[in-house]
Amino acid sequence: MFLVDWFYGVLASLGLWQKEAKILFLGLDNAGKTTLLHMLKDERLVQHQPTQYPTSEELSIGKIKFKAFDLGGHQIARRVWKDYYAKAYVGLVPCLTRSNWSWAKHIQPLDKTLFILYIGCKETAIQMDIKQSCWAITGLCAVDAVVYLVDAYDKERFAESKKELDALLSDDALANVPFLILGNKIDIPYAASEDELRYHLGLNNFTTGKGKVNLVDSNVRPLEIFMCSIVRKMGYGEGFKWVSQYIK
Ligand SMILES: Nc1nc2c(ncn2[C@@H]2O[C@H](COP(=O)(O)OP(=O)(O)OP(=O)(O)O)[C@@H](O)[C@H]2O)c(=O)[nH]1
Ligand SMILES: [Mg+2]
Repeated sequence: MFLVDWFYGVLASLGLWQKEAKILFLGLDNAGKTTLLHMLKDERLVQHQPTQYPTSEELSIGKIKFKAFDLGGHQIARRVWKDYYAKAYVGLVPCLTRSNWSWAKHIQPLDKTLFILYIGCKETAIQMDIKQSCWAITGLCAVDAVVYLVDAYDKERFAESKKELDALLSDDALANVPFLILGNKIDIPYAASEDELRYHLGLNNFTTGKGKVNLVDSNVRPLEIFMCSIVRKMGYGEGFKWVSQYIK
């Protein structure tokens, strides 16, 4: 019971209570993604090896669901980022065609004649099959938010970090997904300031404002920078609170 209360408290304080959020932790290697995940999970500071394989923490207690995906940041790991945010497709198909849908990742029977289909990253195949089927298939965005970490001390890698961030921001599959940019490691002297980071990431005209900013009718993607130090447990809480207002 103590655990439940404690965990409820952590999520509630981050504004994520009762939200079924799927959140991706992205950013270059060494930015602090795994450190953050474990700090959120059990408030412990653990020294980690560089992440080789994507990991996820699905935390579900009572009504609370919060799934965080920690994808490694090194060059090879970056290639799989897209697999985690490509649109998932959900639709109903007649069971007779089931054999044609072998590429579907997961088919869940609804009743004897209908199935619900869950697919990721198979846009081309879906479009081909749609022609033979009168059933509507809709694309759903696979993630609710991206937390993009940048090592604010490692100024030499800002350009590399910007390049990866730009690729994410211009990807259609993430078109309306809120981005929380965390400038981490501000406990180290001479780490970049928020203004410096905003400038180097080319976000001067793209941040949408802290606090409560209603963007519902504006078609503008919520995006903000929050500076933090995960080891000092500071800064990221404000960021999560900010992003939670945009998670439906
Ligand atoms: N000074 C300082 N170091 C930090 C902070 N957060 C993380 N680190 C250190 O940064 C290093 C990398 O942290 P990780 O969490 O493993 O980084 P990562 O983003 O998961 O890296 P990959 O798994 O390689 O993608 C570790 O040595 C952490 O202890 C922080 O707030 N301040
Ligand atoms: Mg890691």
